[in-house]
Amino acid sequence: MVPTMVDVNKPSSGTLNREAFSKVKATGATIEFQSVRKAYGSVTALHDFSLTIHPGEFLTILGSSGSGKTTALNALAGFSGADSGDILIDGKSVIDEPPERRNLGMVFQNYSLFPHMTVFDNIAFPLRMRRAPRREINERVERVLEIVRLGALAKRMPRDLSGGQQQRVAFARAIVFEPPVLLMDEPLGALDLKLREALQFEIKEIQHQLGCTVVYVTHDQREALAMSSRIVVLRDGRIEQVGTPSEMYDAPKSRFVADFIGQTNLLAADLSTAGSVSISELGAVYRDADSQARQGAWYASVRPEKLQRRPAEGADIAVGVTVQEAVFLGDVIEYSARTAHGALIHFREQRRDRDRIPERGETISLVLRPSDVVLVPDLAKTGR
Ligand SMILES: Nc1ncnc2c1ncn2[C@@H]1O[C@H](COP(=O)(O)OP(=O)(O)OP(=O)(O)O)[C@@H](O)[C@H]1O
Repeated sequence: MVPTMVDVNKPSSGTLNREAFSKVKATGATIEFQSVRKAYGSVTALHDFSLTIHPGEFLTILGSSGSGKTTALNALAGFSGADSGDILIDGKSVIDEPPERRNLGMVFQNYSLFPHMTVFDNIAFPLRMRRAPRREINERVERVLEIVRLGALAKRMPRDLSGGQQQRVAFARAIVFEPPVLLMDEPLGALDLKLREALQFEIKEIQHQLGCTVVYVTHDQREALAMSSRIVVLRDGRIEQVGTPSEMYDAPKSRFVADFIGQTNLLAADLSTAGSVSISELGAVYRDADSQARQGAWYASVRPEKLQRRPAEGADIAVGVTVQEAVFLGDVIEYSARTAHGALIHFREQRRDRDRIPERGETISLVLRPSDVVLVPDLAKTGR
């Protein structure tokens, strides 16, 4: 059947059918990783990984290539064992259960649809594996097809679908048996930016409506910020920090997290004088009573939007800079500039009507609140 009412090729027409959700519900499970360790020969991919994920949470494992994200997800899915430690789902150890007995929905980057099966049969597959009665299969598949608005394509083969449509079929197949946990490993990695953004919204909506617990893997920090209730940053197989997106952005606990999540200016900070912080590259010294308890190598993390052109007030730090580059992005202008002390810094401002954009070589004065400076240790240098 050729679709006439809905143009399923356009991302915008993939908007979910909200009414269809009322008939599909999954109660999210609690997941506990307890000191999970996994090595491949001499490479320890996961060190002592402990984490509790709450029911209905959207938990993202974020890290660069090789940090251990897929290893953690595969241990939960049951695709690769753990060398030690335990994994509990709703309080029950699943470490010795094969993948099919863990009752998890899964979506991967390469869609992994069965090429010789229609869209309908692909989605029906998990139900057939569970020996669901034919009537129930038909009802459930139709319901999830309604949710992802692909009903018109039920009889197509995967090769006749666009990438975005294939990924919607993969979602439909993952949620059709109403799993308490949905695992996703870079599910949007193969799609272009616009489609990624549309599907990010859809995945969030599906998760919110269904109530299942999601464990999501990505190396894209923007995607992690946009989608997650909490983010775990992995680095070389260890948890660097766990927190909500705003905690990770506003209060990074290490130089690595400050740098990895969002953009920032990282400047060496000298805390050797009790009660004060000196950032020589900004020519700044300010009082900070907490600074004396800190040892080792510290950095000041200054987000680009915290450096502002406005009159200084009270304890504001004044920073004179020479503009190097101004990049016009429509609503926002991003600048790179050199401080009088030689550091290249970045700042960003919202553009108001008719604002004149400072030119290259122009000297301007910026201000910064001491409370907007986040001091972060270099864990690699101070030891963990
Ligand atoms: N089957 C394997 N054999 C040997 N080493 C492996 C194997 N699988 C993973 N590793 C190693 O374990 C470490 C973690 O790999 P993992 O795939 O978990 O990382 P990742 O964060 O998912 O990376 P990516 O984003 O590139 O997929 C890497 O150093 C990787 O080379």
